[in-house]
Amino acid sequence: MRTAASSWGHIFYTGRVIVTIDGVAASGKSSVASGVARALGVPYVSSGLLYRAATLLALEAGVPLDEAPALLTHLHAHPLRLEALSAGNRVWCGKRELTDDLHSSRVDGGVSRVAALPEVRAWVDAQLRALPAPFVAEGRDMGTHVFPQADAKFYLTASPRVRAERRARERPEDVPAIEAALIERDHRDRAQSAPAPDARLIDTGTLPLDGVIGAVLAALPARRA
Ligand SMILES: Nc1ncnc2c1ncn2[C@@H]1O[C@H](COP(=O)(O)OP(=O)(O)O)[C@@H](O)[C@H]1O
Ligand SMILES: Nc1ccn([C@@H]2O[C@H](COP(=O)(O)OP(=O)(O)O)[C@@H](O)[C@H]2O)c(=O)n1
Repeated sequence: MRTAASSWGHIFYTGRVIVTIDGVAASGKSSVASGVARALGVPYVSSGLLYRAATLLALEAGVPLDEAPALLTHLHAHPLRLEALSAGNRVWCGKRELTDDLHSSRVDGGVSRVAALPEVRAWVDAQLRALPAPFVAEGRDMGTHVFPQADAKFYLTASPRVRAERRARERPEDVPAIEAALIERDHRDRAQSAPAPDARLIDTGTLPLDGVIGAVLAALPARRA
C-alpha cells in the first residue's frame, strides 16, 4: 500500500519513518522540515535548538562555552525539554520557555563553540535518539551520525548572500554582517556538516519555500504498510 503521495495535501505516512534534512546555516532547514512534517502529519525535530538552548544557559550562568565538564554539570542541573511540534519546536527549562531567546545574535555567535564539544554532542544525540519515530529531523549530522538508518535524507544549500538576505528579515544586523557571521559559523561547524553520501542535495537559493517542500515530498520513497 502506498502511504506517501507526491501531492502533499493528502498524505498518510505511517510506521517508524525518519526523514532527515541537514544543511548549512539559514539554508531553510527548519522551514522545510516543518512544511514536510505538516504535510506528512508527523512532528519535526530541530536539533539546533538544543545546541542553542545549551549555549543560552551557559551564557546566562557565566559558564565558559568551551568548558565541557562545567557545562554538562550545569545542563544536568537544568534539564532541557524539546517539544517537537510540527508547526514549530519549543524548548523548555523547567517551566521557563526558552524558545524566543534562542535566535539572538549572541547565541548565534557562541553556539558553534558549544556544539564542538563531544560531550555536548553526546548529550544532544541521546535526547534525539530517545524520541519516538515517525518524525522529520533537521540539523547538520542527522543523516550522517544521529540517524544513519533514516528512510530518506536531504541536504540543503544556498549561497551565503542568499541566506544572509533571508536571515536579515529575522535579525537587526545588515546583510554583509550576517553573511560574514554565516560564513564563519559554516566554517566552525564544518566537522559535523558533511552531507550523507545517500542524501539528496537541494539548492534552495533558486526555489521558493513551497518548491523545496514539494521537491522533498516528491522524492520520498513509497512505503509499504
Ligand atoms: N526556499 C526559500 N525561499 C525563500 N525564503 C526561504 C526559503 N527557505 C527558507 N526561507 C526563509 O529563510 C529564513 C531561514 O530559513 P530557516 O528555515 O530558519 O533556515 P535554517 O533552519 O536552515 O536556519 C527564514 O526566514 C525562512 O522563512
Ligand atoms: N545537528 C546539529 C545542529 C546544530 N548544530 C549547531 O547548532 C548551531 C545552530 O543550529 P541551527 O540549525 O539552529 O542554526 P541555523 O542553521 O538555523 O542558523 C549550528 O551552527 C551548529 O553549531 C550542530 O552542531 N549539529
